[in-house]
Amino acid sequence: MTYLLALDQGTSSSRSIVFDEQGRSVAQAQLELTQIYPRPGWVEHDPLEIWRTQLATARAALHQAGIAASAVRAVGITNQRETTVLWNRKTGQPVHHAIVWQDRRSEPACAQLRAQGHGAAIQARTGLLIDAYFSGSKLQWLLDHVPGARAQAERGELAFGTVDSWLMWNLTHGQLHATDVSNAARSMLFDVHENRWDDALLALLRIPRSLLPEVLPSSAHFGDTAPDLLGHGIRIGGVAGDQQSALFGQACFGAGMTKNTYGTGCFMLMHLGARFQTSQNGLLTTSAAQIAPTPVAGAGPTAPERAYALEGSVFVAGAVVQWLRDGLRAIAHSGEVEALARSVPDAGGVLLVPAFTGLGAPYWKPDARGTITGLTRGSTLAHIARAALESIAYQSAALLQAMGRDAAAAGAAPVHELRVDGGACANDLLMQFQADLLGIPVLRPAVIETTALGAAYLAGLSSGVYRSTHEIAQLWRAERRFEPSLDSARAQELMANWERAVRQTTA
Ligand SMILES: Nc1ncnc2c1ncn2[C@@H]1O[C@H](COP(=O)(O)OP(=O)(O)O)[C@@H](O)[C@H]1O
Ligand SMILES: O=P(O)(O)OC[C@H](O)CO
Repeated sequence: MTYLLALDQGTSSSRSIVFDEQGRSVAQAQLELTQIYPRPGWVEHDPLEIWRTQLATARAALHQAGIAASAVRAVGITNQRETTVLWNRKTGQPVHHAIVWQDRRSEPACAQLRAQGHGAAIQARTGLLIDAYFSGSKLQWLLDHVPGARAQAERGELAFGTVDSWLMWNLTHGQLHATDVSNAARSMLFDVHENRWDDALLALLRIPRSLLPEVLPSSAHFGDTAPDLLGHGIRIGGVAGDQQSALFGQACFGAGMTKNTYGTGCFMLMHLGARFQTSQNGLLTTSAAQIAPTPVAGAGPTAPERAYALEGSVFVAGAVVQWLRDGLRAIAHSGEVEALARSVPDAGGVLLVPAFTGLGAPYWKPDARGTITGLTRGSTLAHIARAALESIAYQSAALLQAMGRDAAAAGAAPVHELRVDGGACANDLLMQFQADLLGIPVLRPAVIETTALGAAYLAGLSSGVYRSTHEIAQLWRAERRFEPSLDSARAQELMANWERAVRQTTA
């Protein structure tokens, strides 16, 4: 039997999963990661803890699987994206904590870039809207604020990387400084058309080129793990940012195929195929995982096939269930929300907009705050719980509608199904309501660890376990299919009520 090992380094935990070649999970291990909040709006991780926990879970997963490292054909890495690490090339020590993707400290620098009118050019080159979310302005902040960092960087003594690069550096004892296109695409420093770092953007943000990792396709032979770490040198065969990895793990390979991950927030990605398109509806364009085409004898080396996706995120999704639990104390565990919500036939006209931290795509209302509307004397906690669950589906439906408008503008066909994953997709009531609102089937796969699975597939492709994405698509199985059961006029009416409630979140 051939195995693949996926390292999934997420915001809240480090996890490792051993998959067999059929894409079935054989063993997994997970360790929580400390969240560091030095000031309001700042979020950091300790890079040494990231590495330590990731290595420990990889060893534990191999141990649990009862297999030798030599039985693992390749390692795939997937990671929280944008989180920025800067370290010393000689000592391997980070010069500062990692600045996490949620951290807003570089917003003033971004506001300046916007005011200087760089928005349109940056969007055309990188697919991104200028924001502190991306790693470019975080790296600029580190160079400007860590004493001596800029001088050291200019002498070529430092290395920058997102978490994938940091893990590869450590997995190879400092022999490998690399990343993949899907991670590079989240830096606001990368030309996603040419697949290379953009000199003009590097100059604009004053980033020395010597800091940057080499960029490879997402499925490639990146290097080999140092033999002492896992008991055997294993090929690192695949790397992708976690959302693009989930898109891959969901076997969304063609234009229009779409997945939504229901975690703390939601991340929805729609594959665009090889065609780059900027959004007119407040969405991001990002590089999807890219693989080299099947080599043709005598044709020489081939460039990876371009692959792009539209992306939108909902800031508060599963987090609204946590608020019901911790804020309202309506439930003791997240999983109990479904029974509470089912205890009433519908939300009884209650609408809850969880704009706790403003609203993201497609609304972009940073000043919005949460509202509950439609309360009557008969409203109960159960109606509020149901409205909270429904808010996850409404926000996701608004995202998909925005993607649909972009797709239609490009002459593409409407999305015909939605593939789902993430912790909250276990909620049948939520998934059914999602299908009802969207008017298309919602498909929950047999393996919901799609993020890790995507990395395993990427590693398997470059190491000969799979010959093509077609073969991988054959492995995808739905565990449950939620068919829409609401007539479309009623669904439209519900969406119109929702949009009215969204308008009430700001004066
Ligand atoms: N049965 C459920 N119904 C609704 N939400 C749930 C359910 N189970 C878990 N959640 C929510 O899902 C989120 C956890 O999902 P997960 O994919 O682990 O998130 P993340 O990767 O963002 O940490 C939490 O916000 C939790 O409240
Ligand atoms: O680690 P997650 O699952 O919260 O994902 C984080 C995203 O990659 C941020 O862009």
